[in-house]
Amino acid sequence: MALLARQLAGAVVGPFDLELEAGRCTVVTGPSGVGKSLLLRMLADLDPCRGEVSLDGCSRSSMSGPAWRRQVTYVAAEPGWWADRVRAHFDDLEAVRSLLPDFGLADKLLDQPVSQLSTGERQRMAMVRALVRQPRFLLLDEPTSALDADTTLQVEAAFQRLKQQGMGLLVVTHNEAQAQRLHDRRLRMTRQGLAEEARA
Ligand SMILES: Nc1ncnc2c1ncn2[C@@H]1O[C@H](COP(=O)(O)OP(=O)(O)OP(=O)(O)O)[C@@H](O)[C@H]1O
Repeated sequence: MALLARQLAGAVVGPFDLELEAGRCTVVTGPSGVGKSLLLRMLADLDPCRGEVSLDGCSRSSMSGPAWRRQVTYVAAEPGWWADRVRAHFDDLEAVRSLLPDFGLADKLLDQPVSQLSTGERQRMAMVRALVRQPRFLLLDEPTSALDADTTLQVEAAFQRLKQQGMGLLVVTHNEAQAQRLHDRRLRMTRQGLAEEARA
């Protein structure tokens, strides 16, 4: 299973060529403002773009945006919420409860208003929200930017388990130690484009 992007370009970034594989983690680093978030958003069909994107040979243009995003899911560093209560964002509460411990989240948070969650709890709950829909590729934008060191490691362990289950991960991070821990493959984004970085 592979997610392929060819000549993917937006108004201000690209073109990028990229291939993501199932069960592997690709880490993208690069200076602030260079276009990393835009790359993830274009892959998830959230920002207008040109180029070809396909999943296992099936073109993105052959399916609806929501159908595509179910399989290729973007999680923002500062995710949006559309209801007051956490539990209103979930259909299958049993599936959610089974995921919460992996992310160090307590069941009781489901009964709280989103506004009462800490920034780090919201960040982790957004990952759970994405995972209950069982995407094939998860595009994570600075996924632990609001977390302490121990919780960061806990979340990274969850990423490793997801990989073992066959999920493909694309992680954008400014945390060099995290990039070292997580990557199977590393790419660096500059104004000139995306370039492979050798595994250290
Ligand atoms: N929808 C948009 N239309 C036009 N320009 C945009 C849009 N979204 C972001 N930009 C601009 O594109 C550039 C890249 O933004 P992006 O958020 O992808 O950077 P980034 O590499 O993720 O940065 P950071 O590491 O600071 O999060 C920025 O200059 C930003 O202002």
